[in-house]
Amino acid sequence: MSYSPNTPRTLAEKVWDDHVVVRGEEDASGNRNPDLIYIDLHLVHEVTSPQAFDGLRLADRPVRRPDLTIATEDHNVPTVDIFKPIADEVSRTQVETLRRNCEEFGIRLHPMGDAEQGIVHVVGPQLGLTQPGMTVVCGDSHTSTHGAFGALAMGIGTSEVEHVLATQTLSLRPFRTMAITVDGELPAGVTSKDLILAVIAEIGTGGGQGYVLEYRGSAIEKLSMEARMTICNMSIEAGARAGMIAPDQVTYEFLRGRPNAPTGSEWDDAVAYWDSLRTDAGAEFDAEVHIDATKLTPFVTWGTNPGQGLPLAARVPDPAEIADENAASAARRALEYMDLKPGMPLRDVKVDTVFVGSCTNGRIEDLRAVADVLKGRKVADGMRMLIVPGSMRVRAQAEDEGLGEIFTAAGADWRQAGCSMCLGMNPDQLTPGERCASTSNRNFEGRQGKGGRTHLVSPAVAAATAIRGTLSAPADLA
Ligand SMILES: CC(C)[C@H](C(=O)O)[C@@H](O)C(=O)O
Ligand code: SF4
Repeated sequence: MSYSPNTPRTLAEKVWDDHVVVRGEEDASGNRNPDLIYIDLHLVHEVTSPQAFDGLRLADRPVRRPDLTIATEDHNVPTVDIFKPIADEVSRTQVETLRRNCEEFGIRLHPMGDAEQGIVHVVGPQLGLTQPGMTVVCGDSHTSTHGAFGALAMGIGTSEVEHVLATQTLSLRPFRTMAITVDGELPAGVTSKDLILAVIAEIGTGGGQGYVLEYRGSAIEKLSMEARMTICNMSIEAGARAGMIAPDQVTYEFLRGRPNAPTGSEWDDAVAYWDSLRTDAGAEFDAEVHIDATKLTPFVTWGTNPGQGLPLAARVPDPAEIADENAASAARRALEYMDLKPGMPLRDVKVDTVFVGSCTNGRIEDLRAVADVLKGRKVADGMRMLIVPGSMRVRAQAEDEGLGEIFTAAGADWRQAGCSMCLGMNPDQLTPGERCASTSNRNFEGRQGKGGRTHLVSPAVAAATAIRGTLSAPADLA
């Protein structure tokens, strides 16, 4: 990446440059040492923070900027009885530890039962805390979500969480930049989830390694903030450090009036700065990928990593026809775990459970898309459908809009906010062999419960699947 403000720079380089506290020196062999970067927003949840706070306590240090730090409870939250104490001891201990730590170190916390509680990556944007040009970190890989605002947002490990708590800075190695340009109009019924699944299938789960991805092009510009967040959220599933989208009017309209957004002349100054963050004409990316949006269709995964995906209209792939030996053996293993036979139409795959939620697709627009499909219909016999809002505010809005009623009338289970079935850290889990169409972001073995089988899908596909009982798009419904 470049360091001269006079040469054309990418969005990511501009945000980085504006946050360098100490520039890393070059060592004798020409390798650059990490830069020390200032952090504007530190999000905290109960899973990756306990040891970080322990470290501070041992060193007798305070949190440097409690005002730039905010915590919420999400991973361990039971999505029924959210107003009661957690029954599971491990989960309860994690949540209680977070509460004690926030109290002791003076950090704002949104606990279970609070109107602003929810998944950390839903809460930040909804409160207007996530803003263009910021550096945002959290001890959580899907922090990349916040890049949708033109923020440089990265997941960090627990020792880095401690470093940020103590100093509000982070030592970071420079990254490479990749442009993912998506031009043309997405066909009707094709969503940003389909787009990002197609991107990951194209570049692979390691394709983004070492890069910050910038999604650009006419298809991206037309997307809502919710849709942009879905895309940036899954950048990490391509192995990337972060994903970003340049801020524009859509971003500003989303932010305007939110509790922590600037107001008055500060808003105007902020917009002027945010406008300057776009990648300069002539800036060079280290890598470029082009996607034709007009060719995309609803996309589903058939395997056990997010890159093992295909159009819904395709058939389960035959490992014997995959040229690359590593990919072929990964496919064989995945098909065995998923209990799928090569050549079977993906539309015939029978599903037991549908999960709508997570920081990928648990926002209001996702719930509206699901309600559009469920309205006036019933979920298939024997089908279990969980609809879990990403935050309590999303839930309240969905209730106001009458979506909750539609969900319940269709036979779905309409829950309180949390990570829920996205991962097996709370009571919402798959049983061994159970097959799930899920709007979340990871389909790893056992991710949603031991032995559970996950197909990643968009909210629209999830809803249609709940009605038909097999992997389906809304267009398949009579
Ligand atoms: C528990 C947490 C550390 C983890 C992450 O980093 O992403 C989780 O949120 C996930 O999605 O797997
Ligand atoms: S919803 Fe899933 S991906 Fe997002 S933070 Fe929670 S566990 Fe991680």
